[in-house]
Amino acid sequence: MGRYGILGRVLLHSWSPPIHNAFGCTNYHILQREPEELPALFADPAMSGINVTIPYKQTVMEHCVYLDPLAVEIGAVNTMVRHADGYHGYNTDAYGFAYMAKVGGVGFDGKKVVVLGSGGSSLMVQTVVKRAGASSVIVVSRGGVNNYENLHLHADAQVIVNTTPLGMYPKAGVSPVDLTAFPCCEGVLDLVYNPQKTALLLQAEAMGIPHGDGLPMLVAQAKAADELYMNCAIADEKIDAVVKQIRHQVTNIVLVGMPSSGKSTVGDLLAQLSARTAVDLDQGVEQSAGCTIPELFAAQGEAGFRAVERVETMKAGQGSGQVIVTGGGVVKDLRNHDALRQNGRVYHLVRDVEKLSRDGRPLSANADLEAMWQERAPLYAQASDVTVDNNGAPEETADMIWRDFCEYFGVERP
Ligand SMILES: Nc1ncnc2c1ncn2[C@@H]1O[C@H](COP(=O)(O)OP(=O)(O)OP(=O)(O)O)[C@@H](O)[C@H]1O
Ligand SMILES: O=C(O)C1=C[C@@H](O)[C@@H](O)[C@H](O)C1
Ligand SMILES: [Mg+2]
Repeated sequence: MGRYGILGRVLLHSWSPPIHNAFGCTNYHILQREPEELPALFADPAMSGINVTIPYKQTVMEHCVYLDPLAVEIGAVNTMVRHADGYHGYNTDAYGFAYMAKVGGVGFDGKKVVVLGSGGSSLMVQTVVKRAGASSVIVVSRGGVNNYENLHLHADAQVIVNTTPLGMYPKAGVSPVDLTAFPCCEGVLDLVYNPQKTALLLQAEAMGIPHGDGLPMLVAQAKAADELYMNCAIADEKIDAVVKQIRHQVTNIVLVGMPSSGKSTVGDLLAQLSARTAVDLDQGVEQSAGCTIPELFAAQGEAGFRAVERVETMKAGQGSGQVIVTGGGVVKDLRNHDALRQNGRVYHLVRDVEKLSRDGRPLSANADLEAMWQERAPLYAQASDVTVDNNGAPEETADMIWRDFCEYFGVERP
């Protein structure tokens, strides 16, 4: 097999190599290059094909001897295939975006579409959306005629597409727009894929609006590139399988529950089962505060503790592929629910109240644990995707969670 790769200037974040490997393109590498290094790369006879990302999608067009009409219309190339006469340039992002919209259940025909952002991916989205029959396409940008100060002019938008990096790791939790300002909105698409649920998509989910994240686009554009590289057809079903495989790898397993319900115990067992790292938010709080949790409570009260806990929750919540063990009261701050769900499947551990220990737990020490359970049970239910009984052996609980997690993503238990 020839040599392939993803070309960009800063590529620490790229998930492309494992995705292309999954489609059978196994000799696939990260090609991080400065602009002056590009001619040598294009002259390298070992290379058979190159994917291109920021900031080179326009630059590479002049290095192609043939440009596909769609790439010309969009004004960007993300896939270069080497032929006898030189590189041929294509744009498979458009296919990827159309696929993402389809699986998100969002259509454009006859719709008023607002596209947030005016960069390269915005041009691609505009092309796809117009070709799909949008009745009007409004581009919103900070310095444009349509901007974030006069969004009310487009309150009748039916579809909103975010092409800006707002909400992306490591600055997750912020949203470019508030969806309550768009009462006609019936579809929201966010090109960001890390975290999988940006603040914008979490709001769409809460409002019951059909929505989709950028991971299916990333995987679909890679599939279309591999079809060109390997000159073969790959079934669309394979895209969904690869998306699930990646979601399984990167989604956090999050444990919530009453103090002493077994989160740390089951979390450690799960970390072993799944070969993941367990991140304990209480330990994070102690490290960041430089004292134990009882000391922090004594010095700053519950509010002081919750403030540090909130920061730790935001930090861990946007990480990937971890087991996250929370403190019992994390669900009391409703903002933490989104922070844990943006990249996580959340499990609520339930253990009979009379079995809960109070040792070393400042809020449990003198508390009526039954009353605490009554107060918090609805919050745990609201924050979690699955409830798990932890009255049996903790090994069984860990096993149940790992089984559910693998089944949910349709992946065979590794
Ligand atoms: N399924 C179980 N069977 C028997 N004992 C258990 C089980 N799960 C947890 N325990 C025991 O209960 C106690 C509390 O467990 P653990 O410290 O894991 O709870 P936690 O939810 O992490 O508590 P906290 O909220 O205070 O961090 C420990 O002594 C642990 O060994
Ligand atoms: O981050 C990545 O690996 C990529 C992102 C998009 O620009 C794609 O167009 C490119 O092929 C790969
Ligand atoms: Mg614990």
